[in-house]
Amino acid sequence: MADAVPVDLSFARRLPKIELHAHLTGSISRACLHDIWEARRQQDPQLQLDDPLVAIPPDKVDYDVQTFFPLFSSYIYKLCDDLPSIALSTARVLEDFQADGVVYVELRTTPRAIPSRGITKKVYVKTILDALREHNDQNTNTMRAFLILSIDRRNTAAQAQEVVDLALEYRSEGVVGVDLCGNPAKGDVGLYTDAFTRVKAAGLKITLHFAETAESGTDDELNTLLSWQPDRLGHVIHVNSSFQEHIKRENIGVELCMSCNVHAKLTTGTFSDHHFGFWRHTSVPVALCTDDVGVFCSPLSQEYYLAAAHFALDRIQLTKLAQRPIASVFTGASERTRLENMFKHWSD
Ligand SMILES: CNc1ncnc2c1ncn2[C@@H]1O[C@H](COP(=O)(O)O)[C@@H](O)[C@H]1O
Repeated sequence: MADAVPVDLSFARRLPKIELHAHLTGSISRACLHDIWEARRQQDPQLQLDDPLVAIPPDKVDYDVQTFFPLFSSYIYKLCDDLPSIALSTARVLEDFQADGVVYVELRTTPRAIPSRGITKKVYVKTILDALREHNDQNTNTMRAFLILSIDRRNTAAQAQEVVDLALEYRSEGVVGVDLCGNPAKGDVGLYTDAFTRVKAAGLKITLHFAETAESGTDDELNTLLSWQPDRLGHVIHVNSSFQEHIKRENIGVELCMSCNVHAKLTTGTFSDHHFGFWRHTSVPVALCTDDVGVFCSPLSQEYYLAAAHFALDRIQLTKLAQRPIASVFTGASERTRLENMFKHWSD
């Protein structure tokens, strides 16, 4: 492995990678959505939904805060609203990560009830955990998958507690933490203090979408979020130096999603202006992540390639970067050791 050899996409694909911030429904490829649509249309020729290849054009990645969130509520959730679609899309998302050289993934999803199909939030979570177990049980799969349950900023305090109930009920089956996600323009995060206090007290891990927009980056909101003692923070865009210092002091892991941030215009400028350029020089665990590869169409290998291309990283530096998330995985010692050994024995 010579550092003089520049990083190319094929090296970035071979590199073992750890994915810590991937929303399940946002990670479904357009090809998979199309297959689901075909199957649904065969069952019901009157299906009132456009072909995903028309509704979400293959080259379109410029979804911003206004257009991104409705994509789920007005389209993808309607298409994937039965158990076969949820199971198939989960399996395909896992296959896609595995094929991209990902060796560890913590997928996250918001428990969804679909009363018209008799699907409760519990059934939804169990269906996904079954797909994860099936993946993990295959010896030929080098990637191990775990689940984080998300509280959405539109949830009530009672709905947030329901997510915590599910996380606790299924912690022995692969649920490793609880997330706060959703449209940063919505909601009052103070509603969830009791829910996240319970998560912490139970010893489950916490990750939070943090300062994604200026609106959700007020001192008040960030102080509330930090009071829950999160283990990791996602995006971390609109943070002033005092919050940066707090994150460094507490050694909180940061999940950075470059393509999402650039395409959705959450950050200004382009890739080389991304705050990865700041965090990479700190000692906190940094994880490059895809966020929603189905929407922004940049697999994790490409995120590593973009980091190398825009921040002049050679192969040795990129390999070191790929190991930084190990310190902030939510699964504990045995997975950490597996990942450390994997890198120890990896040579290109
Ligand atoms: C731009 N970055 C983001 N910021 C905040 N929330 C996001 C997100 N990307 C995705 N989600 C959240 O994840 C849900 C889809 O996956 P699940 O149905 O949970 O699997 C979206 O509805 C949104 O609430």
